[in-house]
Amino acid sequence: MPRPVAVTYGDPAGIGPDLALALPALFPEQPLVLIGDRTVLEQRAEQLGMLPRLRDWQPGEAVIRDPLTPESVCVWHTPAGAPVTAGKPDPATAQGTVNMLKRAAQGCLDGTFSAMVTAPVAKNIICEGADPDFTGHTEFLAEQAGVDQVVMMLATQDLRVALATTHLPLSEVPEAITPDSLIRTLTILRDDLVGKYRIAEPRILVLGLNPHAGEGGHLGREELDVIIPTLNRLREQGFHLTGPVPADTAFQPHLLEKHDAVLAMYHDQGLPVLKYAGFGEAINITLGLPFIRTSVDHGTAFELAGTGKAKVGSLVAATRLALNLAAPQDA
Ligand SMILES: NC(=O)c1ccc[n+]([C@@H]2O[C@H](COP(=O)([O-])OP(=O)(O)OC[C@H]3O[C@@H](n4cnc5c(N)ncnc54)[C@H](O)[C@@H]3O)[C@@H](O)[C@H]2O)c1
Ligand SMILES: N[C@H](C(=O)O)[C@H](O)COP(=O)(O)O
Repeated sequence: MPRPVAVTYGDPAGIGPDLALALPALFPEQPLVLIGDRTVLEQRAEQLGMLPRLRDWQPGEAVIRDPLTPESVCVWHTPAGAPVTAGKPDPATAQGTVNMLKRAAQGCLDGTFSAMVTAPVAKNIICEGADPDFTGHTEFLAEQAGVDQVVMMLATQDLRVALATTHLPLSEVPEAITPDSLIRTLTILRDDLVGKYRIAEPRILVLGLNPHAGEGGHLGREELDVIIPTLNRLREQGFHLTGPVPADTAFQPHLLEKHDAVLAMYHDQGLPVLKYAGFGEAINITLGLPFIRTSVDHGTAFELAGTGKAKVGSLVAATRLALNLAAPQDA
């Protein structure tokens, strides 16, 4: 069997454990390993009326999937650190959640895992209980891997939206968009569209930062001073870039059909459109990491944890993508 794909269930009080428990039966022959607290999984399964068969697993051991019991799955027990109640997040579990992410990331880096798939964490709970500087998986995994910059991209079947900045207060966005950061972002995006998505010459639609892409400098100068000169430098190096275009009219079929991805300047410029188009079925992928990491398009939805109402579509799409991207390396 090829190397396993690690699945982290995220915040133990959120919907992540519910979704992680549903996953094995949907991928009965794939080498999945859940990383998390075995007791949390057992209690949530009981709450949901499921009968999981959890096998304790450690790195180095074979990953057993039994087609006769597709719901059975290997679990790398990683203590939550405190008792868990569905729907009631607790900072006392934050360090356990960080440990789970570290195990998955280090396992990807040392070759134990071929990829990692993450269910949602609550950033504020990790800030309060473990790491006040935690801003998201994306930045945490970049740090674990020792890389300066990565790119967050969310995608539906028809639309890919990457971000020039990720989890940053809006007031800090303009100063974070520099020629250097834009060059690194567009290089990672172009290279991963080639390498991971097999698009030979990716065409990228770049949004402006200001209303109407700055209106010739009358509504902000970042386009004139930073974005346009940087895009021109990259065009000279062979990048296929359009823009900067006004963000409000960029998401139109006649533009999207001519491009392979959109680069938005900040989180809430690009993601509301993407989530309007495909919330619940889209994926999140971290580009520029030395390993494959995919994730869901939604958060912890604490109000749905343990109710059976959480939809698994995005985690299924994220898992499918991770398996597809990992497969060539393990073939
Ligand atoms: N990948 C991640 O780790 C990730 C992603 C987004 C948000 N978050 C975190 O999640 C927390 C809550 O964020 P939020 O409330 O903005 O977003 P949310 O996605 O948790 O919830 C938004 C709405 O969508 C619904 N929803 C979410 N997932 C669903 C699912 N699988 N099935 C059915 N309905 C679903 C919720 O009930 C809610 O109405 C925050 O702490 C945020 O940091 C984490
Ligand atoms: N920005 C993501 C979203 O809105 O879906 C989300 O917060 C997850 O980010 P990480 O994968 O970095 O945790």
